[in-house]
Amino acid sequence: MTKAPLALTLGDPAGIGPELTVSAWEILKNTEHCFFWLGDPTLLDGVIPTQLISAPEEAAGVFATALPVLPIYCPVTIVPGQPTPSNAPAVIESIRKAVELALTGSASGVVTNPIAKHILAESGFPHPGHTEFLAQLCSVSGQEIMMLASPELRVVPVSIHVSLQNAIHSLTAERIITVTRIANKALTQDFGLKNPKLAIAGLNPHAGESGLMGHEEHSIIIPAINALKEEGIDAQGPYPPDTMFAAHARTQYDAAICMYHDQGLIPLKTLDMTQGVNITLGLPIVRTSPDHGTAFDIAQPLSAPSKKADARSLVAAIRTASKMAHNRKEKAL
Ligand SMILES: NC(=O)C1=CN([C@@H]2O[C@H](COP(=O)(O)OP(=O)(O)OC[C@H]3O[C@@H](n4cnc5c(N)ncnc54)[C@H](O)[C@@H]3O)[C@@H](O)[C@H]2O)C=CC1
Ligand SMILES: NCC(=O)COP(=O)(O)O
Repeated sequence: MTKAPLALTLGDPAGIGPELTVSAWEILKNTEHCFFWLGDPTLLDGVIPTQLISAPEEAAGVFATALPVLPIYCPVTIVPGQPTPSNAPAVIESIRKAVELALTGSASGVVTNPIAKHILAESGFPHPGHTEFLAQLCSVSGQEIMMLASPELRVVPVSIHVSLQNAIHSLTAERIITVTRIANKALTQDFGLKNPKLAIAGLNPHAGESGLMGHEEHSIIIPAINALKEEGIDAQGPYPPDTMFAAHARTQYDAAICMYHDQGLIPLKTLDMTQGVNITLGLPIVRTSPDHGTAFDIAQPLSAPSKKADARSLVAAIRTASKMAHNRKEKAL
């Protein structure tokens, strides 16, 4: 039986999503990584061949010669680089529909183009990002975990889109244990690793320096590591955050569990902003996205003579989703 296609969302239509979508189709059209776009076909007029479809099952038959498009029309004319909350209904509907298709099995996973969180917020969208919205759509709010993976490094932040102050206040041993368990399961199930090695970061400088520079390592992080070890999970640490991402240190673990968003995302994006993939764990569906944002500063009309947006991260996101869907299907058989 052939695998269902992946659903690629619209993202913010005034960002680089449309250009990335075109590039990704051009790169992948002759591969097994079939996807369809839930977006506005008028954006792509005269740029690449497109084929309107009414159901995902029609995608595989046309993918090699045209980008399959399940149409979702934007209410307002799109000006590259000038996002507007007026197009938020189309952006949101694209995500909602993609999740619905993945939950029913018509799509093998969801790959999201970047959205601008503040533009959606202006339209009344109540979620800080895709991750939280996807969890709600899948009825698993609170279980969503963000992993960013690149060839150099995998990072899993314990908290996601919250202020640094809230991230510290909300840090608990229970949360570290939950996040690490989900990461451990995903590395085994989705990435085929046996007994993944998980490096747990400290929170404070020098991982607290024996309590001299903070107490959270002793009161929260070490108890969590001990509990994880008792469950048989290979969790080590807490490691000083300033050295654990150095080249020699990175060879010692499969993923770093980070105490807040930027502790993990700064090293990951600094090492490689072209091939990183954002993966939402803890959902019943596969979801990936590029690790970068909407890049409004380089968004341009698709008629421009040369492309500015680097599509490698989106292509990596599609390949990763395809592989994860394959691995989950194999495990289910
Ligand atoms: N998964 C998602 O939907 C994400 C969305 N965002 C959103 O994106 C918006 C803009 O965020 P920024 O912090 O400016 O980050 P950004 O990643 O959009 O841009 C940062 C810099 O990198 C460049 N850049 C990013 N992707 C590129 C690509 N594929 N090719 C060439 N250059 C690229 C941009 O031109 C810019 O100079 C925000 O509203 C944020 O919420 C940010 C990260 C992820
Ligand atoms: N920093 C990663 C990011 O903002 C992506 O968030 P999401 O939209 O995937 O939840």
